[in-house]
Amino acid sequence: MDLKGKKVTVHDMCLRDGMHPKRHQITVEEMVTISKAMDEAGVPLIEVTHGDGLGGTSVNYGFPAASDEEYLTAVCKEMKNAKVSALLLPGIGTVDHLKMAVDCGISTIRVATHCTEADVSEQHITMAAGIGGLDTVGFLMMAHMIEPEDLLVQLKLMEEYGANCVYITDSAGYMLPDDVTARVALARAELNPETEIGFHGHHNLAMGVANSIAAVAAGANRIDGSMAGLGAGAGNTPLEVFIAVCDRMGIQTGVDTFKVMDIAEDLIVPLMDHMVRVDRDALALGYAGVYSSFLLFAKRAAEKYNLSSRDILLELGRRRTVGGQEDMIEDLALDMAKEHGTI
Ligand SMILES: C[C@H](O)CC(=O)C(=O)O
Ligand SMILES: [Mn+2]
Repeated sequence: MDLKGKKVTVHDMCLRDGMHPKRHQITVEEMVTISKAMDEAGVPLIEVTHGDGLGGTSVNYGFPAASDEEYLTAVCKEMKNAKVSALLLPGIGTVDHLKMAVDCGISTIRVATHCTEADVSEQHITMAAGIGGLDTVGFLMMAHMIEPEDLLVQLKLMEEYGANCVYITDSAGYMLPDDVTARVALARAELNPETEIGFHGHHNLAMGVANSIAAVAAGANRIDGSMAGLGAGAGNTPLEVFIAVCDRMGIQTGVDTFKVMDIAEDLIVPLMDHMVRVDRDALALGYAGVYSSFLLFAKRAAEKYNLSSRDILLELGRRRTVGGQEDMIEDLALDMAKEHGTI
């Protein structure tokens, strides 16, 4: 595979997706220290918000250490070259959150929906695209759940609303490289040539780097990852590893490989409350195609009702649950506990 000379924009997720394994408790000071180090290493784009995006602060999704406004204000003003993005899930985040994030200094907004529900992004994408100079991205989650042709229809909707970049998001870390190739290659062939294509991976089957390279080979030019993989489930594509592989392959990221290795090792690993790795439950997420953010919810429910967290995750996969159904996890555990006589 000759990808020499190809340019890829990497986008770091540890200060947003990494909020999930941290139960949204990364402090403003930690965000500033880490984002300054990434800026210095040449990381071009850094995402900052509650793990579930703008407005995620709630009983359902968890209360963070600081507000999105505090995080964004503190990080944006320290950046010399790096740009800051925010994630927004319509229904959780509102247009007022979007305006607030723009006022704080973000340059990218990523509007995320389940892969079959691009139509709910219309208002937010249209509004964002109307704000001069705002990089507007559509982000389709759980993209393994539908066929490439059906995903294309949804990606086209986001493009029509005004997104200048659209993402294929493997929220469950379920995809294998051929799944990524099929989706990205079809999107690249059918979307407007000027529309950028991104891939967001999770490492639950340890495929994050291989899948991201497959995405680049098929035509993606933005790749998400996070330092030391800090992210939901077994984490995101470990960005320092992806950057080292790109170096070896001659793919240009503009990022200093040794500096990101140091950030991962010296700043991110010590920040972890538990090792973010492919443990039994994270592997079950990838194996069964379950939303990675469900991991800690399932572990908590398993402990409360004396069940196996893997059994809960496998059942969530059988029921084809999707992001936003976090409150079903406890209901399901309660039913399972009654059935198994553990309560
Ligand atoms: C809100 C989710 O954490 C978004 C995401 O990163 C994914 O679907 O993956
Ligand atoms: Mn994610």
